[in-house]
Amino acid sequence: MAHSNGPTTQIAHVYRGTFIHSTHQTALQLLEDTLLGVDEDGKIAFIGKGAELDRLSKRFGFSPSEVTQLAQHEFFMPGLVDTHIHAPQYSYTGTALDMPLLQWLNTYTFPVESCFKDLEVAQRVYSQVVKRTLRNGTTTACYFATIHTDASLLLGKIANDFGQRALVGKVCMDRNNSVKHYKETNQESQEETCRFIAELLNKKYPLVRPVVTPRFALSCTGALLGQLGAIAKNNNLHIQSHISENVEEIKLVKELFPESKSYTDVYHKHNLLTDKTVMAHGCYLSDEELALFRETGASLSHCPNSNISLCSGMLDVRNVLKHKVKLGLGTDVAGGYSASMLDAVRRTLDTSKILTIQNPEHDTLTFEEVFRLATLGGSQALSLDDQTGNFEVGKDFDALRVNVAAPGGPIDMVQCEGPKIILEKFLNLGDDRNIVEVFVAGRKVVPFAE
Ligand SMILES: O=c1[nH]c(=O)c2nc[nH]c2[nH]1
Ligand SMILES: [Zn+2]
Repeated sequence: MAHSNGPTTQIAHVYRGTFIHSTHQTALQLLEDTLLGVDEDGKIAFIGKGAELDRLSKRFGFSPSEVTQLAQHEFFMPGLVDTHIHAPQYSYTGTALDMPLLQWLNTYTFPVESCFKDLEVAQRVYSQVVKRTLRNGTTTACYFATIHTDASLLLGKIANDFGQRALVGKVCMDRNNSVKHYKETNQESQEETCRFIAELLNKKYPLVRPVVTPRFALSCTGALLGQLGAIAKNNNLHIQSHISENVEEIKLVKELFPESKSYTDVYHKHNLLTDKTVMAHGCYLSDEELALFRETGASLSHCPNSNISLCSGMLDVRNVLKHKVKLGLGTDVAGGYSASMLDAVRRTLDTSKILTIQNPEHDTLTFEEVFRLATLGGSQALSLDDQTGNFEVGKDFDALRVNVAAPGGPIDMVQCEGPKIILEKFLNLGDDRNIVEVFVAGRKVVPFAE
């Protein structure tokens, strides 16, 4: 059956083969011998059965000879959504994982981030991180930059130039007792946030949006948190921050904000929990706090590599899902050492299995559920699910063309397998060698244009 709203624009591409994605009802939907048409605006114009080729070609005005046929070991899946990544920290990813969070921030992170005042450093590292994540199938990324407005604007430009869908945040921090040169005054933070938002919106990049970014409660005064909540509200913007990642952090938040009932309440009091908010980690949130997330529509970004690498804690994703809180996955580079969302999928499964080892009653996540979290779940967590996250008519075509048997790749196909096994192999064993093409809003962004 074909679905369509009528051919309002020209069909630019039609693909035929296996499509694998998630829906609200089912974590894994396998669409074999399927036709998918993309219009000139990069939106999915129709999805139908291969046998309907003649009818669809007449209805949508394309020639059957123009259809791109996938090979036997190939499939399309939705692009991966990284709901939490620190672009400047890509410069030391894979190192410096020998300390807990607060010491790690003071020793490695703040000194490195302070160098991004230099636009040449920013140009180099931001190009690397956008290219690396795109090659690994991240079609949407929610970035933290640094406190520097012009470098943060540059990150937006680079994402736009390479064609990645991105939320970009200029980091706000008017409190930093350990690395004194890496902080703003309250006034600077407010004014520069407003300048960042205005200038980024003014560029009219179609896929790049600003996100209001208080670093976390310990880096901000209550006054700044409140001002940022108001700025987000007045401009109807996304918000991102960190919450409840590490035990020492939570203890200090209690001391700094004694009037608040909980860490979640600190953000709630300052109007920072909205249905466009994404908070990273949340390892130690109480059921009451999760209920507040659910009520406000705020979401969580699960960052398992970082949680383990910095010995922060383990998020019980099953409990978050039980509370009907929206949840996506994040790499959290460089607390997480891998920029690949495939790693985030694997570490999510590992963490869930460790929770089962600790408590055999724990209902382990399945690979199908984690696949959904990495795609549709991420798009919901970022409130972008009207545009991306799965294959639905009217959404943008954000997709990975995967070849599990790519020559020189990491997977040996011993026998002919069905699509579910092929997906499982890719999620567990695959890498960028298997991601032969990446599309964002219909445009082929990998391989990179010359
Ligand atoms: O994993 C993290 N990375 C960071 O950069 C950060 N800042 C505050 N809290 C943080 N947690
Ligand atoms: Zn983070």
